[in-house]
Amino acid sequence: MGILAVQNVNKRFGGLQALNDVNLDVEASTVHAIIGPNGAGKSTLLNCFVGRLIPDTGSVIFDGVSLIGLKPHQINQAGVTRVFQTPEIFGDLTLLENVMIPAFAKRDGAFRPSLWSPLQGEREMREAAEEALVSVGMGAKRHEIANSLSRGDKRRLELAMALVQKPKLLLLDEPTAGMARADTNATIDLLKEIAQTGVTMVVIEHDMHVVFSLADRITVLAQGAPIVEDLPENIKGNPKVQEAYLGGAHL
Ligand SMILES: Nc1ncnc2c1ncn2[C@@H]1O[C@H](COP(=O)(O)OP(=O)(O)OP(=O)(O)O)[C@@H](O)[C@H]1O
Repeated sequence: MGILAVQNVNKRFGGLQALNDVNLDVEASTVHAIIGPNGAGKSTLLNCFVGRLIPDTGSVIFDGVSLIGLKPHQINQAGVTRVFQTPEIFGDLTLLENVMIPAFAKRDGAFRPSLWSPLQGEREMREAAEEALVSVGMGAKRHEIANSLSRGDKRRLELAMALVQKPKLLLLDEPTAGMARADTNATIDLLKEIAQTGVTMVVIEHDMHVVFSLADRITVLAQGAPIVEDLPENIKGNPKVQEAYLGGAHL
């Protein structure tokens, strides 16, 4: 069994079966991509990993812990960190302050600044935040205001905000969406470096250049169900995959 084991997960929205008996096994220290046409259920599945949605049936076990029924912050504290498609940053704060917030949130389960007492362990968190910023190449910008960053740099900042939590499982929702090619390639290199540190990653991505550059294994979802799971080199020519993409995105 992998570090993330998903068994018989179903999720229905009214009359729509968004996830239809999904099984998925993600090996530790690998990059596992989930691809599929629009509306296939990729984001719904990811939401079931982080406590945003509760599956109607089935189990999600991470590192031996059942995630079903846990609150998002409990899942986060278990070692699962999600990076969103659109940066969720605090525009008026500096980069350093932005990165310190998820560091405290991971430790405390929430970020509750107190007016009366200095934040416990602030120096430690500051150092961790600086380290995370350096790891994404933004150490020199740590005192800049987040709103002043380019779109590509905002995505980088979000990665630093994820890395400061030292996740065991990093969930990435279209990490290069809307990026110019140069930023995309820089992000691929950065994610490869992060993968080499042993962090397990699950990546949802439409850009096949990104998928084939990063993934050790690929699961293809179509209409809520996994139709193929294989090594990247076996995915492109697979007729089932070609069929799933007909009329939609292309490989
Ligand atoms: N909260 C919701 N309520 C009702 N229907 C939903 C909800 N969330 C998702 N859906 C529907 O479930 C299906 C799967 O959506 P989901 O966003 O998971 O697909 P996706 O594979 O991530 O698509 P995309 O690649 O376009 O982001 C879609 O038909 C979507 O409209």
